[in-house]
Amino acid sequence: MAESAQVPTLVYLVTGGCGFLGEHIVRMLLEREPRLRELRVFDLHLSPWLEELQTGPVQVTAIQGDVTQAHQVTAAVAGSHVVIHTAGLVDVFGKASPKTIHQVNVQGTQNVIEACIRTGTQFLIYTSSMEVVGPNVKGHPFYRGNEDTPYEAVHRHPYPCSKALAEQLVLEANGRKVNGGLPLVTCALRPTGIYGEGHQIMRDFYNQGLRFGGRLFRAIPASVEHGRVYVGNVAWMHVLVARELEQRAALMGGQVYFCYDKSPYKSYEDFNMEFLGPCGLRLIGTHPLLPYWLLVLLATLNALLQWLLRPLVLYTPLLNPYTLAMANTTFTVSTNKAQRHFGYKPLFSWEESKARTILWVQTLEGSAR
Ligand SMILES: NC(=O)C1=CN([C@@H]2O[C@H](COP(=O)(O)OP(=O)(O)OC[C@H]3O[C@@H](n4cnc5c(N)ncnc54)[C@H](O)[C@@H]3O)[C@@H](O)[C@H]2O)C=CC1
Ligand SMILES: C[C@H](CCCC(C)(C)O)[C@H]1CC[C@H]2[C@@H]3[C@H](O)CC4=CC(=O)CC[C@]4(C)[C@H]3CC[C@]12C
Repeated sequence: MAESAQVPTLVYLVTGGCGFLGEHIVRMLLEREPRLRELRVFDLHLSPWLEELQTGPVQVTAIQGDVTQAHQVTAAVAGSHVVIHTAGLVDVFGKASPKTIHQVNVQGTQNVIEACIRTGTQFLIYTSSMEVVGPNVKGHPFYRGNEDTPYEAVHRHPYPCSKALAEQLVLEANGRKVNGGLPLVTCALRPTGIYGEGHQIMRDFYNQGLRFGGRLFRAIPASVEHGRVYVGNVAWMHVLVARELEQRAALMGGQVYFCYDKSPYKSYEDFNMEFLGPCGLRLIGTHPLLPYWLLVLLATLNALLQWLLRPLVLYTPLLNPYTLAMANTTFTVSTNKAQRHFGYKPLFSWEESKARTILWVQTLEGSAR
């Protein structure tokens, strides 16, 4: 990568740059990558906030496009030094068909890889997911695991299957020759459950709580721990990897890194209450209010209803067999691989991450504060 202390020279492309995580990556790059000359933001749907970024020193180029369309991807990648591929279809509720999820997450990623090869772009960072590891279909716990912890990663749901396949494509592409003869350098970041400003599922829980008169009802035992990470720290890890990948290609190329920070290990519901509690919601019950077998029955009924109603209406409740299994299985990471390989330290402390997320929840419609 050409580098100069004075003149910014680098061109970055962020796919999915208008999504929840993508927006944080875009803003973080503009704040913390002084070598940036142009930032290309590629997304199926462009957001209005991109307009306000056009006034700074970096040229921000908004590109409306679809990762499943190879020619659109190639045109966007051509001339960029680094690609951060964050675009993806995040669907565990049955909103999209398995085929569409595969097309976007797997074929889309293949298109990004081939575009790098064809156009001579050497550095590719892929936003993978903890879901490529687990929880698996057997509900085995993964307790404080790291990138080398043995775990039977077996999935059936289209989303984790697609993320696992896409990650494999990215890692296998490391070392392939790009146009011009240099080797492609790739790596994959695996966030656990991301939270923070803009998190749609947090918004859904908040609205659900408001509908029930400020109450949420405990469904999962408090002892089931679920890994979470603040969106600002996930974005920061992407920025750091992009910065360090050239110098440390031999060490980082073809590697996977969990995205982690100092967010506390808690159950999914107790963790959400760290933000929803200060915004006026209460979690009712110290133990689950319904027995687990009944939740399984309700989740199965929801899946059946979704299937029956599909010709008429899209029924996509939060509770289905997959989300129940996810929420009910301990999955936490404890690692320092990113710190050892490229000096990652969380940019935001837990206290800051929490304060920022609470401030955001307070701006949501219906908030009493
Ligand atoms: N939200 C989470 O907890 C986690 C997310 N991830 C991964 O992080 C990435 C970003 O996820 P989020 O920001 O949460 O999702 P999001 O849905 O907010 O963002 C995804 C973005 O990709 C764009 N996109 C979707 N299909 C596209 C297509 N065909 N062509 C171009 N753009 C397309 C969407 O318009 C959206 O802006 C995804 O790859 C996801 O798998 C990984 C771990 C956890
Ligand atoms: C929606 C689930 C919680 C509902 C529990 C209920 C119905 C009993 O109240 C969420 C529990 C775990 C979440 C997933 C997890 O954080 C890991 C993820 C990683 C990703 O790459 C995408 C998002 C997600 C699948 C996330 C989705 C919501 C949960 C299933």
